[in-house]
Amino acid sequence: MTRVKICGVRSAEMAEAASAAGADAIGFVFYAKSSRAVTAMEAAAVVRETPALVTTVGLFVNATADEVSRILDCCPLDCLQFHGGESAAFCQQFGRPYIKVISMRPEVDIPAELREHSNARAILFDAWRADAPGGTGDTFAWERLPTLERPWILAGGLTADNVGAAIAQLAPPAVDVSGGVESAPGKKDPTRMREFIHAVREADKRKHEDAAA
Ligand SMILES: O=C(O)c1ccccc1N[C@@H]1O[C@H](COP(=O)(O)O)[C@@H](O)[C@H]1O
Repeated sequence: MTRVKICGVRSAEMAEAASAAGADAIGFVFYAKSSRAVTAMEAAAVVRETPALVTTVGLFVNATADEVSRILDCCPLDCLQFHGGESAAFCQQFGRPYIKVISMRPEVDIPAELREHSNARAILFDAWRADAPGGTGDTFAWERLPTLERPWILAGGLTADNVGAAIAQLAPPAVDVSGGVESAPGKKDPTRMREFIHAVREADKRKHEDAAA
């Protein structure tokens, strides 16, 4: 079954709606320039209310080690997602599993990134844009993805309309969505979250049926 992470959760209501829709993980954006940014205290209040089996992920973009540590001091996140140019040594110092993002800029050296982050719990592939580090709603050319024998996550412009094709073509172990389940910047929409996860489950079912045929 394809796992689903809903990123950019800002309130207990959004977390509850994501969990009710069937999300496996929810993400909190600790990047001040984002319309989805939360403070450590805001995220901590949501994490306290999050059902035990939903993984909580903190997203950082080239934060300092002090900033990450201060957030972890008050917010018991399960996992960290590094969406900038962080080194493996930086990502590993917090004693939490981490997801490293590879932004698919034209000249990115994917094998080098994979080697550097060999200890990452998962690698997340996202679209690249010069003026924003992520969460842009842009897709990228999926044929650029490498074949991987380790956990990875597909992100970048996913919606209920294209996630089924992504699963059929690429069979990602997990998908991550933010803008595709919002009604306005920073506002997660319960109906869109349900539609997205329904599309994922339908694609999983088709894959299962095809494999059995
Ligand atoms: O969500 C943000 O605002 C954000 C800001 C900075 C870096 C990453 C961000 N979000 C991540 O971007 C991808 C794709 O988002 P979208 O579905 O295309 O809107 C996803 O991994 C978010 O976690």
